[in-house]
Amino acid sequence: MARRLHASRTVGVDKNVWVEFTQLAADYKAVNLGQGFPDFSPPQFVQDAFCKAVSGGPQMHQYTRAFGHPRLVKSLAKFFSRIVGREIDPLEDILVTVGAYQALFCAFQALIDNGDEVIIVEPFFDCYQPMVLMAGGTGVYVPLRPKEGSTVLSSGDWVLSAEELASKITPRTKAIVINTPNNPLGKVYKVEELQMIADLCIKHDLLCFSDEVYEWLTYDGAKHVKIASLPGMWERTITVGSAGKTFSATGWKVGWAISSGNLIKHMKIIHQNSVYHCATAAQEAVSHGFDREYELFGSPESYFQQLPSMLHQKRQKLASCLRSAGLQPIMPEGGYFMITDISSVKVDLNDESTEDESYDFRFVKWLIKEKGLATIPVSAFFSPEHSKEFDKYIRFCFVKENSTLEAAEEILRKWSQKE
Ligand SMILES: Cc1ncc(COP(=O)(O)O)c(CNOCC(=O)O)c1O
Repeated sequence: MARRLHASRTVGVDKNVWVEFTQLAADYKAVNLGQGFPDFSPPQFVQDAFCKAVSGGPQMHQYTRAFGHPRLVKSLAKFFSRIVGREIDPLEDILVTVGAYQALFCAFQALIDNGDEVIIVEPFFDCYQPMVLMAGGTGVYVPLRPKEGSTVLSSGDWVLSAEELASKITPRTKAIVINTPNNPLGKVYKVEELQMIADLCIKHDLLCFSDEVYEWLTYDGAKHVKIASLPGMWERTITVGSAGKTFSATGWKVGWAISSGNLIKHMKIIHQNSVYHCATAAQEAVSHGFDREYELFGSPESYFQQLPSMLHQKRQKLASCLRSAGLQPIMPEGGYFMITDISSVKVDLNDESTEDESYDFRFVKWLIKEKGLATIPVSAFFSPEHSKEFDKYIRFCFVKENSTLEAAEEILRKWSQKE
């Protein structure tokens, strides 16, 4: 065919760090602390709910309500109404999606138009950039930066400059995208930081896309605050969640967007004309999961208490392993990733095939090929404009069995002994 095959919207959005590094980790049979998925099963109560659903008769194997299985939207509305302190309408204010990915896709496709500018706070979950481009928008990037002059030990030491953020707002700005707890940094935005963002959204009449898939995973007293719960923000915020991250079931691909029905109604149009709906049985199981957590909320039996407490130990384990290898981790306040500065590490990255790539990409490929340990380069979470400034960090994932973390520890120990 003489004509160009691909649509122009696919130009410039072809690379995907997950496809590239997951394949490389598999090719080299590396210990995988790269992509963010648990190497253990979801809790028994949601597994049992899934098994019950699939043996629960024909209706669980057939289509359900397009915008969300009735039982699930009711469970989500009941659960999150108590969190945000307002009545959430299960049929108007919630869209159930194929993972948080699709909630994000529907938000960008439904609410960002050609020529709109979208401010993305960096580091950011990489799909935001291509999703903005495919919606016809222009990404405008504002990085979180390590605090000047202080020893940067925690993700809380990476801050967003109110002046820099305000300076990027123009009459074409339509939305600000934040992710808290942040991937890859682990920053949990403080209420004062969220209030600063909210003030700008209200002043300039902007939308806020708030990716909160790690909402239950916070440590050392860090508190997750939903920006949608701040005054004046409910009607302009899309809050995105994930059953994959909530119940350690990333393969089920159930996610959601919660917002005023005035915004959700536009996202429903994209959803019904693309994937139409998500797996019925998985939605049924997630609904039972939220009903259980509603009853147990705040108690020691709650999975939303047990998972962060298990991960807190893994976080400490990984940090001490990195320190003993001479690395300096940035302690995450939330999520299940930890980034570490590699600028002090002396290695001979003598791989010609990667010589035109950024330092962290080259380092990660060397670590996989030469040491059999998979991580993710952090500059993948920055725009081309800022990636050079942040190409001396790599990301480790610690939502892994202790045996996996110990295998990584062994590799790092041997390596540091040879240095
Ligand atoms: C911030 C954020 N939003 C959204 C998502 C996607 O969520 P879901 O799996 O529910 O589509 C993810 C999943 N990330 O997993 C890849 C990795 O970082 O290693 C995520 O981190």
